[in-house]
Amino acid sequence: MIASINVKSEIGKLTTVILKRPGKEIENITPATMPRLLFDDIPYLPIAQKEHDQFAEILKQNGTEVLYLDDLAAEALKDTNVRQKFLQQMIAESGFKQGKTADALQDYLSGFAPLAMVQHIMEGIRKEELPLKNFDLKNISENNDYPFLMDPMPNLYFTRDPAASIGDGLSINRMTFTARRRESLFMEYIIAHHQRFASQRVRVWRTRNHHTRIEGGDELVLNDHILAIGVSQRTSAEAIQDIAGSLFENASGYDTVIAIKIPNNHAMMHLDTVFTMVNYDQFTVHPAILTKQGQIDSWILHPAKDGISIEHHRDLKQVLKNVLDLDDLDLIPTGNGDPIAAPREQWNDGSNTLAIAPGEVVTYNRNYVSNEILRKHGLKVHEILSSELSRGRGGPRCMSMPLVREDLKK
Ligand SMILES: NC(=O)NCCC[C@H](N)C(=O)O
Repeated sequence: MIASINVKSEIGKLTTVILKRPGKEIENITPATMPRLLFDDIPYLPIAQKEHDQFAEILKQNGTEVLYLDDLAAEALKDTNVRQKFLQQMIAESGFKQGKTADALQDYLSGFAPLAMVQHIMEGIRKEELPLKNFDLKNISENNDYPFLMDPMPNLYFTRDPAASIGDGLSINRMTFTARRRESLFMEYIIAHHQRFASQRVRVWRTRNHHTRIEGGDELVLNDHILAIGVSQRTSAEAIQDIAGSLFENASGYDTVIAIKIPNNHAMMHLDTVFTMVNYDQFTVHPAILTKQGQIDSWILHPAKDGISIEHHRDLKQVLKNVLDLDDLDLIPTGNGDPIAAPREQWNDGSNTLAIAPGEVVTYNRNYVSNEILRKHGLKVHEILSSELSRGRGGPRCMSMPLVREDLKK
């Protein structure tokens, strides 16, 4: 039987991936809601879709099976009882645990076929859609002018973040900001109820039912026993220690977690916005995260007799060489390290490459300085169009959730 999840590296040939084509949810962003919904601008949907279709096409041409999040969710929710339970939870997490509005939303959404229901929830539900005129006092008193009862989820096209495949299991993430927290509910239902996964009882290393936060953009699978996880705006040290404990205790094959502390800001929200693995011994790195001496705080976690051992390090190159058992390592600077090109291209995800095979990556075409330097370092680079997709502050790695990669030859 082919494993439904098998990700033992960042670079093994990409076999199966989950994407989400940007939909109407993008059109439901306004200048007033942009900051809260974690966008810096409003992408023009037809062009964003065209760019995204080109991304999917490049993956398919290179032998990757592309699955779409909304299709998977709809297939997982075929059973009426499962669908009702999902709706109840989604509506509760949207702010309506019980009461007239919760009931009206449940009735309204139950009337759609599964795919239309899923897509409609993703797009957001406006007040005017429900026949109900007397909403609960809570809604009337709180924000009467706001048109949405259930907010749109425009960040869904960044499928990387709500869940992350690690080995033959995954973490389903408790996300940091309210704007994204409901997103991982789709993956919870897909893993539990979609035939492709449910029949294999996929292991969940950490569920979304936690208070400490973690997002997939911070979770990098360096090989079949080592992870790097960013301590970042989106992932807390507590969550890293927690998932490390679970991986160490549950025969996951993982015995090393490198926690890397990156700056806490919107441009560098996840580790993969400043650091990605592109080959056995090559990484992209945004120079601004390192001191002039190449230093950054990192901690190596290993299983120990009394729990977990933690060692502090500062030299990133040395740490990676040691754990990966390499004589040398090529850290490729975003924007070729230029003081203007590097921050400009990092802002548009110049460090955020998606490896589709060792030494072969997908990147945004607008980051031409970074793309050229990647080629000079011997990488094969597939460029995708990026004028609209990049406005959501995520690149090709953020827009993809690998489910299966070929194992690397030892
Ligand atoms: N892994 C990533 O860096 N994902 C990009 C997420 C962008 C999205 N607008 C967010 O702020 O969460």
